[in-house]
Amino acid sequence: MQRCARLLASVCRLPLSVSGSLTRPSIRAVCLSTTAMAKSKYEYVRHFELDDRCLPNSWIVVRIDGKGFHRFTNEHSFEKPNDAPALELMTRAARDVVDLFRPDLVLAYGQSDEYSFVFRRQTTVYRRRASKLMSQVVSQFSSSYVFHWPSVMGARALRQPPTFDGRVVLYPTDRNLRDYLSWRQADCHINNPLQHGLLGAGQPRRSHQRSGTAEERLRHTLAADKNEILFSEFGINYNDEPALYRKGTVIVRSLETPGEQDSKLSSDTGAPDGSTVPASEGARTDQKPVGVVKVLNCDIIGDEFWNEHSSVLSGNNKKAK
Ligand SMILES: Nc1nc2c(ncn2[C@@H]2O[C@H](COP(=O)(O)OP(=O)(O)OP(=O)(O)O)[C@@H](O)[C@H]2O)c(=O)[nH]1
Ligand SMILES: [Mg+2]
Ligand SMILES: [Mg+2]
Repeated sequence: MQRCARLLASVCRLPLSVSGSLTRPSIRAVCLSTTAMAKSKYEYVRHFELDDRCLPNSWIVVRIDGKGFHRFTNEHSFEKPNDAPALELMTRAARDVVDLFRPDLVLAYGQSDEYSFVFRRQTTVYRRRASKLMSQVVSQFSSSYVFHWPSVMGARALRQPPTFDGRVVLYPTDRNLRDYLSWRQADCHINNPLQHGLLGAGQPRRSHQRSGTAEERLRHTLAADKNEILFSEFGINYNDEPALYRKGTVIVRSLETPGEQDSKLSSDTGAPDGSTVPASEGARTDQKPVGVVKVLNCDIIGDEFWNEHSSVLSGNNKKAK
């Protein structure tokens, strides 16, 4: 009997009493695991669930993008090329996502029908499981987009359910993360003049230049040249456009105390609100460090933003590595 107890104890890694018999808690543990085994005929299928945890010590970015928004925006008569309330609606939905994941979600950047959400490098939320993170972000964003629609879009009725796709991308260094965000902001900067040109939003200086020729040229030129063509041929001074359209929207959770620089950045908003709002305002009531959530329409390609919000990057470092 004792030999049997010793064997069981060694297989199940359970402690034995001084006399060499199984202790009461050990017996309970054996009983429980036997019961579990008895009902686990089908449990092997759990092993089909693959581990999709994101690599440790890397930035996790979840990007969502509207599905078929070219059609969706037409069907809902969005103003072209930029619809201010619609952009505000995107940001309202993004704010809910940022709030849901506080304090792990440190920054979000959005333009057009997309938003990128940056989780802090060391986050352990959902044990870093990519599918959990992505599905929760997409789900919260989509339902918030619909939830806030009536209050932001006014009389415009929502005629079909909007959907968003999502992807998870990991960036190993601060420099990679900054380059990713620069890429998205450059995309905003490049697409806007193009949209203006394609739509003929301005009045052409000479009628024949409204033809496809200028549009075709815009398609194949760099941002600076696009601006020149827009100005000389369409009469649009791109720099007069609101920062919201030129820069997109940054939502940043900042631990820095608001100072002179913050108001300087905030003033470059032209934003739906250009606001500085306590993060604790949202639906969640749990006690986590709040910081301050700021909504800005500023440049995130240069160093100024990153110097002013140095707590966003790992180790409070000022320079991206
Ligand atoms: N009129 C208008 N259209 C917008 C606005 N923001 C985004 N869009 C539209 O949304 C589209 C977004 O581009 P994509 O995401 O590449 O295209 P998509 O049609 O959503 O297609 P998939 O993302 O591949 O499903 C733009 O081409 C515009 O047509 C806006 O403020 N006003
Ligand atoms: Mg899209
Ligand atoms: Mg898009």
